[in-house]
Amino acid sequence: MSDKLTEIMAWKRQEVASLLRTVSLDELSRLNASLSKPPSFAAALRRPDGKLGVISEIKRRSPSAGAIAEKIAATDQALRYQAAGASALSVLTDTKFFGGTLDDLRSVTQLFREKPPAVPCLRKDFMVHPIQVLQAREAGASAILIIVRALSDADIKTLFDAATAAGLDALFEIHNDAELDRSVRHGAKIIGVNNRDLAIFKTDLGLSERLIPKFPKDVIAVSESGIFTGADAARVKACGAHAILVGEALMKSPNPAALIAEFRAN
Ligand SMILES: O=P(O)(O)OC[C@@H](O)[C@@H](O)c1c[nH]c2ccccc12
Repeated sequence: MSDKLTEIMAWKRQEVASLLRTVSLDELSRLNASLSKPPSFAAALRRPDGKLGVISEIKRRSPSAGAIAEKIAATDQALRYQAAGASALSVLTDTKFFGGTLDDLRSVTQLFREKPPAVPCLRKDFMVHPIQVLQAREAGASAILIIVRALSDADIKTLFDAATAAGLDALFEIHNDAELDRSVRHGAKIIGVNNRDLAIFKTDLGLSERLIPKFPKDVIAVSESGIFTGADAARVKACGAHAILVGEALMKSPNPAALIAEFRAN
């Protein structure tokens, strides 16, 4: 069976190749100091009332689901999520596989600056080089994604250091014990279990149930993918998730506010 993640990563390295130049930590720190501070992604995920944080994703299509909401404007969906009380947004910026753009992220963060509250945004993409971290910061993101399975330890360190220098949080995405150990060794503060195996596209909430109880106490735990109902949310909350990351269900819902309320009902 072909591994989709390997295919995506190969494409991503090709896509980014034309942009490549050295991006130093110093350049990222200077950029960070020159821009207004983005709202904290990490802080938004731990709710004082103990309810689940909901990271609401803007995703037009995906290799696993096909077309989800191809025509939707990122800003329209962002306003719905903001009104619904989403804790944070996840904005897909990969074009080839997910139909998103960096402009989606830029326009959403710009809109939130004009129309508060500014909900923190994750740049959801396949990060391979600090230039993408720089782009994320310039586009107003609060956090980047680090897919542990797809990266060497050297690449993870480079990306995490780049994010930190740029004033961004990093969501470490894992799907097994070895990746959890690697994330902890790198000092990850936010770790998400992807319930979807990106190689074969099956989702299993049991993965969150097996891995989240093993997280160190001070780590913010996120359960990602395959969450559709209040019962799904209750299941991952029961095993210790602070937040969930939901794409398809919210993109397809005629009433995202009601669905987010359902996720938080328990
Ligand atoms: O649409 P879902 O099943 O609610 O999943 C959302 C999110 O977890 C998923 O889009 C995702 C998780 N990790 C990723 C990495 C890249 C792209 C997409 C993803």
